[in-house]
Amino acid sequence: MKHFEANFDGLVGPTHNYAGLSFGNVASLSNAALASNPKAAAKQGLQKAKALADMGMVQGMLAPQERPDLYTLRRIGFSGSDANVIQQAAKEAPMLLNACCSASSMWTANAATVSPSADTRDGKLHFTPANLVDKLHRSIEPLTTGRILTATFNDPHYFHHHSHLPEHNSFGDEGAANHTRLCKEYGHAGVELFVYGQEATNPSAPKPQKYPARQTLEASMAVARLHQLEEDNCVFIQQNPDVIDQGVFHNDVIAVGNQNVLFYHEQAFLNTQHKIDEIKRKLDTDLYFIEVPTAKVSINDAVKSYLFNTQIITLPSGEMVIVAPTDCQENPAVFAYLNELLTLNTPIKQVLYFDVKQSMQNGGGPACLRLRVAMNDMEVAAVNQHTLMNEGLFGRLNTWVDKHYRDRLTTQDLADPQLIIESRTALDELTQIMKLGSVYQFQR
Ligand SMILES: N=C(N)NCCC[C@H](NC(=O)CCC(=O)O)C(=O)O
Repeated sequence: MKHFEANFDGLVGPTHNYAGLSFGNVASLSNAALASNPKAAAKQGLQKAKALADMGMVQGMLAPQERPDLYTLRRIGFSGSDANVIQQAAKEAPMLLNACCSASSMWTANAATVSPSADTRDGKLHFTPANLVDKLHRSIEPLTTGRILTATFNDPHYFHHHSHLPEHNSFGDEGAANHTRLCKEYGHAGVELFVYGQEATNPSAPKPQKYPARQTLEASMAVARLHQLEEDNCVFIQQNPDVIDQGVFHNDVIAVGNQNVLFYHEQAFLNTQHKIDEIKRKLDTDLYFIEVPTAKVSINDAVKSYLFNTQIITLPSGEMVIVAPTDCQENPAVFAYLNELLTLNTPIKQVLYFDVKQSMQNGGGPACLRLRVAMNDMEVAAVNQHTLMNEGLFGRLNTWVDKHYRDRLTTQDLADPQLIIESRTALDELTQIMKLGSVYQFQR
């Protein structure tokens, strides 16, 4: 049996915009009110996904969500025709309209936590959609995320889908952005690292003072239980609260792992050495802990460039490659570090740069845009094949984007009722292209 780590990238939705919705996410706040280009955003994402498929990686796409979310707007009291709902909300509560128009489901690292079948007691691949309760605009994602995941990984013989965790701060869950798996080979049982920002039920435990800690230990432990993981295969690590307060709102902004490599900033975690010892005890293989010192890359440079929001992938040749945003090339300290990294005699042999600036301006780098799913060849064959990237899907999705997406969108434009029609027309066609069935509320 062959084993792969597939990446499922989020297709950027037609309402991609900059509304400054994510307190604690520096890029989101500082680019608020900039005009976005949804067409370019979707194309940048497709380019990256296609490039990985061309390198021989298993690459899939996850459909975006229906936005504007009129159901939430109606639930909070806006009424009348669809156009009335939008216009009333724009007038009386523009920030709520903005929240209901975000294309944030594109960051599929936050879609769910995934445990491969090699790790789970029932031998199935487990998915738990993230509840994303910390941010209003993201808290409206999980139900549809569950539907899209089920339509993509649609064989219950192989895939076990859970409901998202209770919608309360005690269970704040941001999915795979706070989860990394280390292993010898993808098909071998690994160690799953769950990184949390705070303990909800222990008021004396450390936590950030300025920005929210979106992930709780309680949520991480619940996911580990649901996914039927053994205690010996899990390590729970607290993120350093000081770096959360400097804009590291998810662990994948400060650390990334792949197979036997953990690449992280010196200040990423609490009790780092103790946790590294626990990982070594639980995973018997040659491990590379690549710790980046503050003296070489400051937290500020890491947050600006997204050095750690890179994908570390293993090519079919066995060589590891870092997929980085072009912003890493533009930051002198980070670029120098990446060039040095290639000389350090680690499994990482190459850095490839991709322009994903439309996403970066909202705080989403290459790693935010993808959900990792380690699978064997039978599981890959059980995936909805119309979601897998190849020449055909790449062509169809580019044509679809050209036909339906605007090339400029401001927050003022979100009040345009025409956007509902454009978005639904596009998504209805997309469900046919990707053979997803009726995953959207407007289709049910
Ligand atoms: N690190 C990972 N895995 N994901 C990045 C998510 C970025 C997202 N930005 C936003 O939601 C901004 C939307 C706006 O401001 O319009 C967030 O903060 O949740």
